Amino acid sequence: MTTFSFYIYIFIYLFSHTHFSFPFNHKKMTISLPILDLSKYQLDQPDSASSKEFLKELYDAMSEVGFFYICNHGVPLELQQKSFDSIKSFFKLPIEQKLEIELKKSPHFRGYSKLNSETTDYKQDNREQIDLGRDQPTVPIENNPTYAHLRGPNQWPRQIPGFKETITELMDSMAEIGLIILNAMARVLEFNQEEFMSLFGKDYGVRCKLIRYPALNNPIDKPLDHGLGVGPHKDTGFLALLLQDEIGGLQVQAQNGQWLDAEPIPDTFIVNIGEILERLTRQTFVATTHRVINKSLENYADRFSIPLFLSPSLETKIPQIDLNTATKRKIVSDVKQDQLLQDEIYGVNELGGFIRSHKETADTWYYLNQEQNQWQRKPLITP
Ligand SMILES: O=C(O)CCC(=O)C(=O)O
Ligand SMILES: [Fe+2]
Repeated sequence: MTTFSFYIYIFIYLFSHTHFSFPFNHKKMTISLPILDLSKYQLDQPDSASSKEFLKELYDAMSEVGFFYICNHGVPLELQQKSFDSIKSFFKLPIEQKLEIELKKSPHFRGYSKLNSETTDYKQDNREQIDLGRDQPTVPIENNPTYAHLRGPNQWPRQIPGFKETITELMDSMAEIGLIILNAMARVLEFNQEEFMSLFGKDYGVRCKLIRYPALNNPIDKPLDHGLGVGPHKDTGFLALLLQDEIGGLQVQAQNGQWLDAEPIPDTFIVNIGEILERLTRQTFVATTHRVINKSLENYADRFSIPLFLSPSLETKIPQIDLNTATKRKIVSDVKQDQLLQDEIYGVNELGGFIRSHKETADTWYYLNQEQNQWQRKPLITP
């Protein structure tokens, strides 16, 4: 999409939806995903009428599908558009150039994964992507838990001017919004603010993906027939924030197991709950299962999206807190048990997730110590 057509799209959208009844699903007449106005929440005045209204809406959104939109978030449209332009330019590069920053080169699981090289729910995903995180120094192999190697530097493409700056600015802005929502969630859940936020000390985790989903009828990329851009899964972290373009394809599994379309709404972010919040609240709030389907579209229009994942520091032992304000939810999910949170320590889960998804990278840098049933770093081979 060019910048011009992006604005035309927003213009047409706003004129065709006089109020935000979207994404009410007319075909299936099912639950709609709520839209929350983030500007109502005043961080410094959490007891104001406006903040309270936001918190009530947030509680409802978290208790229902656990997936919602936020509008009036403060991230400029220009930055959103510039970010999409940058990632589109990257994915257009010849494959040899994209592979210069291949994920396999990074023990920190940062970099480019080519189409179909990632696995979710035992299937190859129909997407290509760049994985990023906070740019951090590497840690020595000795005397560090294996998951500590998830920290490290990013691999940035050299070909697209301003790529790193634009994407870093977007990631920072999204993380900032994520932290505001986190703060609001802590209030909603009546957690001790300090205790809750201490899970997110200065070393909290930020991970991000820049993704391209080729159309199902794309004659060049020919996605696999199962038609899943990414298979059913729950996000491992605490919450995810997603910027998606106008194509659509993201689907959310409702409490009754039915799949709902999370239709694109211009200038909004989608927020969803991850597994940490599920464990922390003993399943009072459930991480929502979701997937992306590749659509068959005229002109083989590809879909682009940018999810950002916020999580506690890798070392955090995830506590379990009893909430007396809500009841446990029944969980209907297509995700298999062995694909879910397995360990009390957050980093073990995040590492496990990357290892399941990226076998080649995992085998390059890690091995399974059978005796200890633990993944460990292979020693570095010096030439
Ligand atoms: O691209 C999307 O819309 C969602 C991606 C996603 O769920 C993920 O990468 O965890
Ligand atoms: Fe996800």
